[in-house]
Amino acid sequence: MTNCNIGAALHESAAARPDALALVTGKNGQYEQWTFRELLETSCRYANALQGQGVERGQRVMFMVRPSLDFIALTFALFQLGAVVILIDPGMGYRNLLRCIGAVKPEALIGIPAAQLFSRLFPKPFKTVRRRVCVGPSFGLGGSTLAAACKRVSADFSPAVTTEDELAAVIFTTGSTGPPKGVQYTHGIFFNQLKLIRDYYGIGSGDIDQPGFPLFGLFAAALGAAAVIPDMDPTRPAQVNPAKFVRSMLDWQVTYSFGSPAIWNVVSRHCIAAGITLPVKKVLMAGAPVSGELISRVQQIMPEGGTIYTPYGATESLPSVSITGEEILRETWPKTRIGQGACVGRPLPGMSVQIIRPVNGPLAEWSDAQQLPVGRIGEIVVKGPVVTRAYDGNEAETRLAKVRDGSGFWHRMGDVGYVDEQGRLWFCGRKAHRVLTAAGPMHTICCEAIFNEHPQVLRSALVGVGKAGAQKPVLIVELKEKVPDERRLFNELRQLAADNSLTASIKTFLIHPGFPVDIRHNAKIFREKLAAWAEEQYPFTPASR
Ligand SMILES: Nc1ncnc2c1ncn2[C@@H]1O[C@H](COP(=O)(O)OP(=O)(O)OP(=O)(O)O)[C@@H](O)[C@H]1O
Repeated sequence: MTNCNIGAALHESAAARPDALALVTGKNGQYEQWTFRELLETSCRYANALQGQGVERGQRVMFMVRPSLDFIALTFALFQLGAVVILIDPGMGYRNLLRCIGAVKPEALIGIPAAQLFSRLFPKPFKTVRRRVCVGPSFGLGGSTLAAACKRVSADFSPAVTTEDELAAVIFTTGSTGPPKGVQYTHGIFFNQLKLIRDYYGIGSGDIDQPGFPLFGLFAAALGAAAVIPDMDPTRPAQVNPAKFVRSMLDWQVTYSFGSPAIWNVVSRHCIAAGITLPVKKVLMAGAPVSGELISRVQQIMPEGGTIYTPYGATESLPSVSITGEEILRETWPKTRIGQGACVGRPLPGMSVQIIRPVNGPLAEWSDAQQLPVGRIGEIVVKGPVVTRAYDGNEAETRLAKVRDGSGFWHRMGDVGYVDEQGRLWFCGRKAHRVLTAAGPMHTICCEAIFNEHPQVLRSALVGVGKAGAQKPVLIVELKEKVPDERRLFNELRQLAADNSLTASIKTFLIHPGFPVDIRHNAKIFREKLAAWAEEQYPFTPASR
């Protein structure tokens, strides 16, 4: 039997190609690099050191370390031990951060000095912590340092033989429709994700990854690919310094990269202006709809034969559905532009997608769900080997999101969309973002597309004001640059609305100076915040009405 512990995958990568490049970090062209043998030895040393500090199988470990050698080696050390790694985006804001930490009841804290200090300043959610290991100088705050714990430990470690259902990690959702939720990742889920990424996207040994999301650096090592950690703040992808991002890609001849569309927006503009073609053969972008315009820009900076993918999924189920940029440009983007939604492609092998009639409360059994035919918009549900079973310590959210089906279950994505006659899924927006008018629901992605066609509009957001079921739609635009004549713009937007049956009922338009977006991707529009902002604008000015 193979050990499905993701920590065992690093042993396999090191056994297959011990001297191959595994990891690169660095700044401004000054790099440090490690082979698979070195990465494995570091990870095993850390596993022994952590064990010496009392970290053990099943223990919940709050892990707060920036993307680096230590991030990768320690995460693998924890997987090898069979401990449960708690991963939280530090940029999610204090209140959410403290709430999420308290909810997972961490028993150990492994973190950089800033994280240890944070836990002393806000001790309440950390009250369950019994062990601390400081990654860096501890200044008396963080228990033992990792360096001290590593003295005289062996570089051999046998990874725990874990079962498929054994908890490996808790990873938080982005929190774009409410507080972030902790998703339980079992070793089996990671194992199946690796298999899908390897087989479907053809990623493996010999590849060089530059991960835009830190977690994907782990997948690279487990797949036998090298990871080049970009010199960027992962909590601010839209602020990536494109020159640095591009430099390491060129220096290491990176072959694939998975990141938010916000990164690729900045990087593609930079490369086009500088006349740079990147070596990447595969670019994966996800987290929010990707425009045809961005796809063609990224295509321009890739070599002949390169492929863009825009996988669709969620923290609870990744990847679920996929399409290439080529198919989007050739076939689906013209339909997106006229309000038919964003095509996200076909289910990956082993994954199933269904559309059901939207329901507000829980759906206990699959027989309670009403499946909708081809072309009808409803709730998107998915089933398959990468779909997670539960939220951590949150039975109520689990009940709302999972539907039992025999021995399996479906996950409700919290999105709305439809399946076309070719079996492709079209994303029409978040379920919670639907504008519920007296005449029926209006879908954000479909309606906004009509206004995104306006040459002065950077992006738009449809929100509802008033009570659900009697909401009034309000269309908010963010402009590429300030316009001299707002009245004229409003007239043009009104005309666009009137010309399309989807949007004819929209009578109110507002200009917002800069949309609030999520911290992980900097691409998901926080429509809840915009809806509250729109409410505050009452009574609307005559120009916007
Ligand atoms: N390729 C894609 N195209 C369009 N939207 C996408 C794509 N990939 C992901 N998404 C959106 O991202 C969502 C998943 O995001 P994630 O798991 O990061 O957290 P979240 O759902 O935003 O957070 P929360 O559940 O806390 O509100 C999907 O449900 C979908 O709305």
